[in-house]
Amino acid sequence: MVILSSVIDNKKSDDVMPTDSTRSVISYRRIIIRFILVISVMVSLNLYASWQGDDVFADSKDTVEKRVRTVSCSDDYVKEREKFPVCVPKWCGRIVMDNIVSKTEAQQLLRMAKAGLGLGGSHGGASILDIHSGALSKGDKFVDVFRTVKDKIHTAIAGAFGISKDSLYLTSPTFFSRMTSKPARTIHDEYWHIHVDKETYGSFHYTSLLYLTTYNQDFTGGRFVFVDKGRNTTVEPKLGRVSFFTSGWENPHFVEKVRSGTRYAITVSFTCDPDKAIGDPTMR
Ligand SMILES: O=C(O)CCC(=O)C(=O)O
Ligand SMILES: [Fe+2]
Repeated sequence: MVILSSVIDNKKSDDVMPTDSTRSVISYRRIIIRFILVISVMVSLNLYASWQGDDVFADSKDTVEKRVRTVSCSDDYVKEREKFPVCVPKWCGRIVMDNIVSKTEAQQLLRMAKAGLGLGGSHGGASILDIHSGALSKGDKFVDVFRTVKDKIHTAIAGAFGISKDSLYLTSPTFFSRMTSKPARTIHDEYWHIHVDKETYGSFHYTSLLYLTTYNQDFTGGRFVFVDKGRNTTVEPKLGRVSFFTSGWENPHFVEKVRSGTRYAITVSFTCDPDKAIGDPTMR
């Protein structure tokens, strides 16, 4: 009886005064609970962001006169501002315009892209054809149509960014692209990686894309995505749509994998550096 009461007494005193080991178990539990809470909040925020989806900057069902999104410029241009003062972007951003290239011009370029890329191209999901390639420059109307379209884009970029057209030059690579859902054979087929054009291509200051096919009509997947903090921004390709942006770290981007159909586009690139300028394609 005495022994039992002393055991009970011991138990009571344990409850009131936690030992070092129970204290460390309690604080360990607290840490785990807090950790689980933090993880749950993070997972919920992520789920909320993915439920909200991307911010669709230009829907393929809409006709966009001119849509502008400003982003703050990366440090990429600081040094170059002295070298090319009238051309390097004073502000950075993205612009989509659906009415500068006519449907007929876009369709003519699409026919040429199909003919040119039909001659060869990769066995994987992505093929490109440089504008100086013999496959494109042989006769027909390619040279004229390309020059007209390039000139319209050149004017639009200079106008939108408030720079002199004479200080901005076409640069390389400027190319037609064809993307499909075929599995990649080489690293060059993997168009879906995030990249920065100024890093990837070196000479670019302004990148423009002319789309020759329409999202959800000619292909699925294959949207253009700007990688932004929090929520990405997408541009849905559409025949004749021109999307252009400053080429630095303020505009990292990728193309979603094409799920079905074939996506055609032209990347038309511009530089401030006269040493990196290329001429228009010529008839051979
Ligand atoms: O075709 C596109 O939408 C983008 C292609 C691209 O990112 C590039 O040519 O650098
Ligand atoms: Fe790019």
